[in-house]
This record gives sequence, C-alpha cells and structure tokens, in this order.
Amino acid sequence: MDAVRFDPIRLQPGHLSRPRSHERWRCEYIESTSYPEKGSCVLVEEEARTWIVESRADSEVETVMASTALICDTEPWKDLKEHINVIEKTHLRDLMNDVDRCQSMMVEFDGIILDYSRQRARLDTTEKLFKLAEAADLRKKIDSMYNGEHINSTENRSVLHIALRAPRDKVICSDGKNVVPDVWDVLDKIKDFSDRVRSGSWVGATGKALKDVVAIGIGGSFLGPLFVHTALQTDPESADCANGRQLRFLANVDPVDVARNLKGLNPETTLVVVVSKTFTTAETMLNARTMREWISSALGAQAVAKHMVAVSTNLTLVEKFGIDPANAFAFWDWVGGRYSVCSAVGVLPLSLQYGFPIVEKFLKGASNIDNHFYSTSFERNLPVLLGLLSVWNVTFLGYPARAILPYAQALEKFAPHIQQVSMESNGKGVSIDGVPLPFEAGEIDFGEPGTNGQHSFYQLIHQGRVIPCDFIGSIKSQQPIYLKGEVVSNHDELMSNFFAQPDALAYGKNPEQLLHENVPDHLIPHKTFSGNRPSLSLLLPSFDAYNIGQLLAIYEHRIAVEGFIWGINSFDQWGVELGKVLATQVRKQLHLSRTEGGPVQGFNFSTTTLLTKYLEVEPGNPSDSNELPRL
Ligand SMILES: O=P(O)(O)OC[C@H]1O[C@](O)(CO)[C@@H](O)[C@@H]1O
Repeated sequence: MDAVRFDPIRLQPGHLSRPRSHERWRCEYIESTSYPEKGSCVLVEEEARTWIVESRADSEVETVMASTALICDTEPWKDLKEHINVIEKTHLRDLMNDVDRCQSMMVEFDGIILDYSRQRARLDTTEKLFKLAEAADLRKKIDSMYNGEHINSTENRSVLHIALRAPRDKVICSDGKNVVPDVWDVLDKIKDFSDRVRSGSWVGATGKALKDVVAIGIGGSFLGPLFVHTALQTDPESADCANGRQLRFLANVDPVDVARNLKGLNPETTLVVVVSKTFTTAETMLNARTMREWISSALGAQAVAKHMVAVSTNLTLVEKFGIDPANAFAFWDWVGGRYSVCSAVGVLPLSLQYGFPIVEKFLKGASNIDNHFYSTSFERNLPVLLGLLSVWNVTFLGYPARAILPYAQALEKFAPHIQQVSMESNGKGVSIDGVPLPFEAGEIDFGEPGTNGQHSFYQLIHQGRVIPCDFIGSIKSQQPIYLKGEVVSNHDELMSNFFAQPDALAYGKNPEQLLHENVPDHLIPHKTFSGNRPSLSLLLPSFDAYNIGQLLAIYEHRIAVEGFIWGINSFDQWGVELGKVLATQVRKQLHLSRTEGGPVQGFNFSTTTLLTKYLEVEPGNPSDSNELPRL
C-alpha cells in the first residue's frame, strides 16, 4: 500500500489518482476534512489523519495521475516570463526583416500553410515554448488522449473524438474496448437511413418524401453542425448533392426561433432530428415537445414515428420521449458535446442534407489532422504550434482575446463554433487537480468573416487594444466570380485584404511617414498606427468538405494543446451548471404565479422586482389549448 500525503486544501475531485481495481490506498491528510468522493474510489476506513480508499472499478486502466505541481512553477515557464522583457524590446517591423526567421516560421502540411512570422516571437521564443511543452508533459498527454485514458478526470471519462473519424481498421480503446467498430456501426446506420430518406424510400406519414430537416439541439449539439453546414452550402460538390433539400437548425428556446424555423415548412415533408447528448437539456427538450406537437396536431400522433428521429447517448430517454429506438443514433460519453460534430450529432443532419459520401470526406479531413497531430514533431505540428503561440499570447504577453477572421463567407459560423470549443474547454480557474491558477488561462474568442469585420471592429484591432488575429483564407474560391474589365477577380479582391491586413497590423504607420505624406500636425496622432500587433495566417487550398474537416480538427487540437499546457481539464464544463439550477427556481416561480397567482418569493430585491414587473405586464395562466407560431 502506498502512503500518500495530501495537502487538504488541494483535495478536490480530480485530485486522486485511481488505484488499480480493488487496490487500496492509504491517504494521509494534514487536517480533518471530509473525503472527496471521486469516481469509483470509495472510502472504506478512516483512521486518525488517514483515509483508506479502495477502487471499485472493474477496469485496470488507471486515471492519469494529476500532479499537484503547477506549470508556472517550472523552469521553462520562469524562463519565458523573463523572456517577455526581451520581446518587449522588439518590433514586428524589425522581426519581419529577418528572412531566416520568417522562413522558419512557415509550416506546410498537406497544402495548408501556417505563417506565424507575425507573432511577437523570435526563434528562441519558440524554442522556449517547446521546452514548456516538455515541462507540461505535452507528448504524454496527447498519448493519453489517444490511448483512451480518462483524461477528463472530473467526469472520469476518456476523450476520444478522434475515434469518430478513424478508419474502420483502426483500433482505439476506451476502458479496454475498441470503440471504432461501434463508431462505424452508427455511421453505417446513418448512411443507410439518410440514403433511404434522400431517395424517397423512407417517406412521411402521408406518403410524401421528406425533403426538409429541422435539427433541434443547442451548444455542442448545434454549433459544430451549423458551422459545417454553412461551409458546405456553397461548396459546389456539396451543393449539387443537396439539391431540393433544406436543413435548418432550431437551437434557442425563444419561441421566435421556432417561428423562424417553421416558416414555410410543411409537416408532411419535414423530418425532425432531436440532437442532445443527455436528452435532458431544457431548451432542446421544450423545442422537441413543440415540434412533436407541430407534427401531431397536423398529421396525428402516429406520425411522430415517421417524422422524428434522435441522436443521443441516452437512448432510454429517447424512447420515453416517444421516438422509436430503431430511429435513434447513438454516441458515447467519451465524446464531449463541443467535440461531437463528427459523431451522429453532425453526421446525421449533414448526411441527410448532402449525402453520406460528402460527410465521409469531411471526416477524412479531420482524421488526416488527427494523424498529423499525433505523429508530427512539435516543430512542424500545426495544432501544437498554434496552441503554444496562444499560450504565449494569452498568459505571457497578456492578450486576453483572439480574433478569428476567416476571409470566407462560407466560414461565417466558424467563430461561433470555436467560441464554444475554446471558451467552454479552457475557461477554467483551477488546474486539473483543483488548485486555483495563479495565471490567466483561456481566451475570449470572437470573429467575423473578412472583409465584413474590417468595417466593424477592426478599428479597435488596429489602433485600440491588441488582439492577436487568426487570418484564415483559401487559394480557391468556392464560387469564383470575374467581371470582364475588372482589375482582379472577386476572390482576388477579397484575398488582397487577407494579405494586406496582417502587415498593416504588424508594421503600423509612424509619425515620420505621416509627415512625409504632408499629413497636418493635428491629425498625426490620430493617423498613427503603433503596429507590432501579432497575427498568424492559415492558407488552405479550398474550403471543400475535406479541408473543412481539417480546419475543424486543427482548432480542436489546438485548444486541447492550450489546456494541456495550462494543466487544466479542457473537457468538462461545470461552469454552465449554476445558471441552469437558478433558472429552475425561476421557472417554478413563474408557474406558481401564473397558475395560482402566488407572489414572487425567495429571490433578492432585484430579481423580485423584475419578476413582479414581468408578471404584471403579461398576466394570466398557461392556457388549456396549445399555441403555436403564426408566422
Ligand atoms: O447535447 P446536450 O446534452 O443537449 O447539451 C448541449 C450543450 O449543453 C452544454 O452541456 C452546456 O451548455 C454543452 O456542453 C452542450 O454542448
């Protein structure tokens, strides 16, 4: 039996490494505190200052040992802290003159070019970042993820979205079981089902083909599929396959979202896909009940079986809801919601719209990056480089935000998706062991396609706050336009901005240049650009299904790298719970006040006043009859 000494303040869920099955551990603690229940480790005995804990797990897989050491206590971290002073004395204007440096900061993989020469970094900065990666055990953490270890320790789960896009013959295990065959069983089922719907052999209750799909889901059960759908809509090959079909997404519990999504739809030709990992999310379930009512009031209750299918890990609740389990598409608890677009969450709606072969290309693109991330040296590894540079910007240089600027209208929904992947993953205040972080982790992600953003928030980026920018562009347009007599094609016009903006940010414009241009003195401060503003550029061959899959995986892994370096758990999301609990209290109050006229009670002054006003303006009880949108 190992004797382990724990500091009680650091005892939090996630702290204890799970002993092997039925192994016992003696854990000495310094002060009396209650035993932190964690996963399958149970307290079997308590002596003076000692707990005896035993693992009741069946599996022999050990939870990755969470070390109580923080990354900021390591030498490479301290070295980087010192290094800030060196970088503060540089300007990108000068750094960009060093051609060898710039050449070393360009990496190409499978036609994707990453140029990070406009980062506030020298070659020794990246060397130091690689040392930090070593100190953070990055290699080991990536391996642990790929080996299916329970790296999501606060939920005691593997993190295996890579298995969702793995080829059939790959072996990826979670808890000793190869999960790839299960993944392909569901993919085959989706292919079969979507083929039948698209060919018209699966029809609605009145015998009509189902050409319109409404996917209900929120957060990770919505944003990824919406991003991919928006990107594929204008890809010529994908668009051809979607001819005559519509895919819509109903996410918000706001009835206006229902109204907008139902507008112009006929229940006879509509298939509803309810997407929810848990099948308990309040917004999704109310929207699902609303759509069930919309179908059954028009076509009869028996029509639900033909018009509603589900994607979930909770097949028991799917059946309880009234959806035939034969029409449910499973996924697994080792798929995090925000990492689930490659599961049935995205694959089912996208296959219904574009056909399975297009979606398979998207999966292959993501899988290609999974292999690259796993097997390429850190120096040439796109997600690793991007992740390390983000840590450098956020934690060392102190830039809290990141702008995601695709010069591609097709990527309109990329930033909203990455907002969730990044901010829900890395928006954490404690280490994976529960130790409060003495440094900033996570970043604020936002963005808009260029050139729209240029006419919106770029002013702040050029002359206000420093926001590291990701410029994302493609060599080929999805929909080229060229007008005879124009200087350049429309895509070249767009890309002129893609190439110009990073230099404008890096070089800026100084007062001497302005004087030389005869700018009046009083305008010189207003027209001066300090420059030295970091960005990076990602140039892809195109935005077809394959490249979209690659882009998605690059960002997913980049965000994991950041979390691995910061030493946090990027795969849980406890922070979203409190608001949900409080909403339950408010919901109860609204019901009570509407049905029994009860006064608002149990809230603070502010909430009581607002709730009272809210109830005054729209008084009355929930009605006995259904009300659906009238748009
Ligand atoms: O798929 P579900 O279970 O409905 O959850 C939806 C979303 O809700 C969250 O749990 C919190 O917002 C996300 O992580 C998740 O993607």
